Amino acid sequence: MKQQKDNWVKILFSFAAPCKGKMALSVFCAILSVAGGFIPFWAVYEILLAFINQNVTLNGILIWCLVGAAGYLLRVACHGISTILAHISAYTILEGIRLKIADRLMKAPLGEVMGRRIGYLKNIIMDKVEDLEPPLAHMIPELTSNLLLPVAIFIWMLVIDWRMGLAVLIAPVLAMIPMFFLMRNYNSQYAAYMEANNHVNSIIIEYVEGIEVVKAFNQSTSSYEKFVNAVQSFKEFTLAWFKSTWKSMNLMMAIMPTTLLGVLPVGLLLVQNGSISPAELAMGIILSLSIVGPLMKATTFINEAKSMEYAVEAANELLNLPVLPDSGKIVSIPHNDIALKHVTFSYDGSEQNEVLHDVNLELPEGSFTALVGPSGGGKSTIARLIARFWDVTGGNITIGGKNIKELSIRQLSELVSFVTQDNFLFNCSLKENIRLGNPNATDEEVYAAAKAACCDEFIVRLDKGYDTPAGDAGKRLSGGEKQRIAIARAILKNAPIVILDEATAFTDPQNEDKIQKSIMALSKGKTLLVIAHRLSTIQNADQIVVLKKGRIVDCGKQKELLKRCPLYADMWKAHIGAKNWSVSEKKEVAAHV
Ligand SMILES: Nc1ncnc2c1ncn2[C@@H]1O[C@H](COP(=O)(O)OP(=O)(O)OP(=O)(O)O)[C@@H](O)[C@H]1O
Repeated sequence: MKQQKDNWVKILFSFAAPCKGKMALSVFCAILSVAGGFIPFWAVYEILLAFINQNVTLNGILIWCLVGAAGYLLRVACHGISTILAHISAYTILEGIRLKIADRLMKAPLGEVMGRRIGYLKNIIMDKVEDLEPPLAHMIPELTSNLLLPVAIFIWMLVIDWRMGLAVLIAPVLAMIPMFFLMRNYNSQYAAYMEANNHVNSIIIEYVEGIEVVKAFNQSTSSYEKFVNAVQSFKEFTLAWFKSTWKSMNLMMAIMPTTLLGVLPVGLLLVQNGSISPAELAMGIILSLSIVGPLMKATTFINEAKSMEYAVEAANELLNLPVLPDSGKIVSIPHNDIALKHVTFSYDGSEQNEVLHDVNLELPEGSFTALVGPSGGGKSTIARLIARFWDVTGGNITIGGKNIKELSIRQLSELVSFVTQDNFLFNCSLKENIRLGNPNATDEEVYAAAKAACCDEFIVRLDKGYDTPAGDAGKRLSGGEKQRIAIARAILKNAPIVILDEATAFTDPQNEDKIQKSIMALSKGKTLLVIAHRLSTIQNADQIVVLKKGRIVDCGKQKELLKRCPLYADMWKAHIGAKNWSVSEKKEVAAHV
């Protein structure tokens, strides 16, 4: 972390590498613009000189006016070009960072991504990266001119007379004293500000994301209070910081523009003793006044540099996520048997947090395996490890006898269809959502998959049918309907291995039949692994694996398990009890209607 902090400028330069040429040109134009900005001063000086020496002519004045105007135009044009180039570079860099982050999120183990809140990721990818735009787009042209201009003026003043040169420094040097007090705690205060900012952000995101739960559990008052407290304490923090700095800040702002207080008396003395001419004094006064604006602006970049540092570090954190090693090889797979051999796994890599212990399991090609067991036993973990969302900590997983790590991630993802209960629908039409399973599928193939997954009937009822945007449809689709769209997607993908993680979670008795039908369509002739709490949906499995606390307790057909595995028998009794209760309750309700 420390190393990242030290190197944020280096990291920024690495981000900017693709725009090196444009950035260099932008700086060059900014320098030209500064140089052009001096020409009007020079023209004024020459006109003053002519007046003082009493050799002023109309032509002479006109020429110097034209020279001054040309210099001014050069300054404006170069500044414009520099700003345009800086903006193009800034947005190209931002685009590059966002694409790199998206690429890294895709290559990182899923756990690394899912372990971070959506709000946090969005904040970095959109807001923090966007924070880089103003400094990148403005700092290059403006900071260059705002730093270069005072330096050049100082040199010019030294050339007029070294004492005048030093006199112009008096105000900026005095302004450094309150600035020193201002900057003493700046780093720690800024860090505290960012922490307060992140805190209030996370509370706001939590409030908005959890608004359904808040309303359902009547927590609106306490959640709202938490929200209000966070916003208020952020306001209090920023105001307190502002109050602690305003004296030094105002003192600095008051001293900085007083360059004339040094230049005027020194200049007058120098004119008096004949060291400089009155025209040179006049020039010195103009120059010393023109130094003020750029210096004041340069100080505002201190804040921007700090926000840039935080933005670079945040973006860099995501860019440094570990990458799931990808062999990139297409390996010949003789069959689609899956085998887990002595698999151990812990999410954080530590032994004490191991969630799977020495798991051995075989899923022959074309067979139907069900994983059951108490909550937290490791069922989903096994499913995710087969799809290689994470790598096993110990042992190995093979498909067709080949370690899944030997396969390219693309090949593995083509081999495995993974359907979970979180059926995410992208914000495109339902047809395109299904087509995600196979981007080359024709419309007819999409409709056939939808029919097989029993979703055709409810999709055609929607106003725009298959062209209904998922965003609009999503609000009107039940959990079971979204589930069937996900199954249609997987049918279209037609992968030889199918994993269903709680895919029947949204099933009600009316829906169960349809889901079962769609699952049958999906899994015909496939190696099928199903995780289900509803045991009736897996009672015909070729093998039911009972998992408890990360260990396989038993494995067999339903009948065998009912006889010999008390844990399974209890689960079955509980399930049948719940099912009967639900049916009898419905009958009772019907009788009363
Ligand atoms: N992303 C994660 N990071 C850390 N620990 C996790 C993560 N996901 C799951 N776990 C832990 O791993 C263990 C196994 O979880 P898993 O979800 O595999 O169980 P499960 O049998 O599928 O449970 P359920 O039936 O409730 O879905 C649990 O103790 C859980 O807290």
